Amino acid sequence: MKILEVKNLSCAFGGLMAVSDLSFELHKNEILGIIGPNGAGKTTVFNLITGFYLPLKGEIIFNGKNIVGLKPYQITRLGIARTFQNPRLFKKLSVMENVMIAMHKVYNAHMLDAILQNKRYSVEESLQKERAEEILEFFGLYRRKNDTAENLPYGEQRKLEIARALATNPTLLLLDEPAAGMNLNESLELVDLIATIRDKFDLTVLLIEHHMEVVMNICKRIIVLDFGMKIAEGNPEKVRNDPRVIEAYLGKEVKGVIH
Ligand SMILES: Nc1ncnc2c1ncn2[C@@H]1O[C@H](COP(=O)(O)OP(=O)(O)OP(=O)(O)O)[C@@H](O)[C@H]1O
Repeated sequence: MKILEVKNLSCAFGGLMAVSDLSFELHKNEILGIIGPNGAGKTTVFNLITGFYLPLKGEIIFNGKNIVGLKPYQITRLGIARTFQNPRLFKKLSVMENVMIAMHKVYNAHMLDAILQNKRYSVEESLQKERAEEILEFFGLYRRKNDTAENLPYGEQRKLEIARALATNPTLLLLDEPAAGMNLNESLELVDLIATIRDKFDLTVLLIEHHMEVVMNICKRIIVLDFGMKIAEGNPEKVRNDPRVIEAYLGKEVKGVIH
């Protein structure tokens, strides 16, 4: 079943085509990888899907509805969550507060309930707290729930970033280089975690990643971008041996990274 369909998507900055006539599909519970050299347009695709950027042309169909033109908060409420290349945490707040704030993006109680602190508000608040604790437990961060986010080791900050995205109750999760800055062992541990959250939370995942071990391990299908265009698509083996992909990478400093 198709959950996301990107059709002929283009986005330009001045004269630069950051994304050019891009089409791809994402099926329910799939983990699809997006790779490509620096500046290939990967993050721009995320910014387009999540409503941070408006495309020049094209459609983004999520669960049968074209979401182009919707605001980021509306897209979050439809069930798309994302992480950023550099974790965007509230560094001075606690781990728990970070997750609770993310939950308020999809809050059901009205502002008035919050001001009045009425029953609906307190029921909602305690349900959210329970769910936040469950998510933190799952990420091994429960014991850290009262720590300030900036005091977490880097790998745990990255996990908290994913936990915050999950707190909005998504069906589609966009992960932008979740293993950036991690060593190989940490990256492989993250691969397991991503596969587990996909199963536990019934998610579909779109994953941008520079660590080839991560992508090749976890994604059955990968699309490759170069200069905003899709130059290859297929399983890891096919992509790894595609001459256009090899050439795209050989031109850059990441020589040999795909093998
Ligand atoms: N807001 C913006 N204004 C101007 N140019 C932009 C903007 N966002 C992205 N670009 C340009 O669009 C191109 C694609 O950038 P993008 O960040 O999507 O690439 P990327 O594949 O995610 O790269 P990286 O792997 O380095 O993160 C780059 O040339 C970038 O400089």
